[in-house]
Amino acid sequence: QIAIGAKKDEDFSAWYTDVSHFGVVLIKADMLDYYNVSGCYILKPWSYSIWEIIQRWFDDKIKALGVQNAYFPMFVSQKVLEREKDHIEGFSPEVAWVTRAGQSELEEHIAIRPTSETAMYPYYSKWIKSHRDLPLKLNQWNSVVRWEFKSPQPFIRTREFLWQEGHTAHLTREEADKEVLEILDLYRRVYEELLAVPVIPGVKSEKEKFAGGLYTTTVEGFIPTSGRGIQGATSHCLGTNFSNSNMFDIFVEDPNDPVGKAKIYVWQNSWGLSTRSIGVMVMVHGDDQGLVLPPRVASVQAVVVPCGITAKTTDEERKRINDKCEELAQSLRAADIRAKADLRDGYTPGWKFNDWEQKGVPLRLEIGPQDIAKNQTLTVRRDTGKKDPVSLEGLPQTVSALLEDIQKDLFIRAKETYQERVKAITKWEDLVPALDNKNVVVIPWCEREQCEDDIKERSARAAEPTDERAPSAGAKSLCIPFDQSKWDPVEPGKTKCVACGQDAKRWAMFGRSY
Ligand SMILES: O=C(C[C@H]1NCCC[C@H]1O)Cn1cnc2c(c1=O)CCCC2
Ligand SMILES: [Mg+2]
Repeated sequence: QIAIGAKKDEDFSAWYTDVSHFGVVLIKADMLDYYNVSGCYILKPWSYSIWEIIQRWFDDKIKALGVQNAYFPMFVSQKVLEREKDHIEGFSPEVAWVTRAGQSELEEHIAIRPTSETAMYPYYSKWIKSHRDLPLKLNQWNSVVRWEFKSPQPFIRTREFLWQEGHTAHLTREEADKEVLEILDLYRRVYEELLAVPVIPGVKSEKEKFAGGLYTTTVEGFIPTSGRGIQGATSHCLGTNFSNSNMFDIFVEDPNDPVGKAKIYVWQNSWGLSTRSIGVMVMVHGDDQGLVLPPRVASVQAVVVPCGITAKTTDEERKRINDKCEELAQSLRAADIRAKADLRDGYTPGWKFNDWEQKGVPLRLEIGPQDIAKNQTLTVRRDTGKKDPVSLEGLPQTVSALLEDIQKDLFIRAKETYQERVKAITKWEDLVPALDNKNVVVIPWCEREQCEDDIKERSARAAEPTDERAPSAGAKSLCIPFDQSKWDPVEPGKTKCVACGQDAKRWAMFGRSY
């Protein structure tokens, strides 16, 4: 096999990102091209089609929950953006500004939205007057700009990215709490059911939550090759932090107090999933041959390649084989399988095999004269390389079943790896070695922010002169998993925090991360 010029386990950054190698999985799979503004990338059809599949699935689901799509301007005025210091505090270096149009300076600088809370909520205040206007549930499919300074990585960390951002307003906390978890489970399903990527749902620590919110729930992914955790998507309850009278003043009259007209400030949620999810899928499933696409998000699920055609093959024989390939592809498409016959002239079957393997197409069907004679085709799985001759009788059903097996096996394999790499740690001295062995850890934790800072500091890999390995960042808290049942229960007042010895509250996941 013609490898892509970088081995995943040997040089992950070259495999995934490093433009100088150009042997990179994203280029070889024709997913993107680099762009002449740093931190920005062109999403070519091979990756954009993945986003479209995610979009279609998620959009259907939120519409079933009564969410409507809308569109707000990408420009946010300075006074509105900086309405509340602690919402914007710590973020402001990332905000990109429009300061000039043509030759004329703008009086007031205008921000490009880094997220849309402050663009939307003045209008939530204007539109929401009575409890009958609730719940208000709007979503945007758009792009946002964050001028990140950490090194950019395609899909994972880019200065502009596509996402959806949902913003809802509710009369009661109960209704808001319920929706936060409903959306989070849709995010879990996008990862696990579409992208075949396992994630761990949980709640963020006070330090890691969205500063302007009340609490943040998250689905946390894991990249085995780097041993780093990655935030997959977040669903926040904002409480009344954005609706209160100092902020956007979004209230209704208490329906149970028609006379007193007590003000009820609305309970808000906001939730987002971005094209980062595509990068996570590439990193989790890709191999040294390149991209490996889960069938659910593959724009081509099965590629039919004619074989046995040589320079000596007569024109009518070549036509007979090509027609058979096209006929098979059509029969698969008729059964809603995204199939394509690769009838390109001037390329050998081997070249075509390599090309579609680099693009991650889940299944290949090889058809030569002997196969036609035996009314069969040779199926080749991209995930395992397994080859099986199958009858052309009932081919659509056979291929559908194969694609479901591939989808399931990709997920199971990734889930088993993730589970192996989550180490339950009860002694501090075992923590850093576990991280150095490309694991994330779960520990009984006190949940104090000071302790979190200490863990980050104490778990950075020492940059000792003797330590030839690159220094690495310390562990951040990734989430407090909702499912605590996998580990010995924390006994209040008895179980101690692994890092500081104070009373532990729950098991928390920590890890080096993106
Ligand atoms: O964006 C959010 C919260 C929320 N925004 C809407 C979608 C869900 C969720 O991400 C947090 N956040 C992250 N990053 C930034 C900001 C910010 O509010 C504001 C300024 C620039 C950078
Ligand atoms: Mg950020």
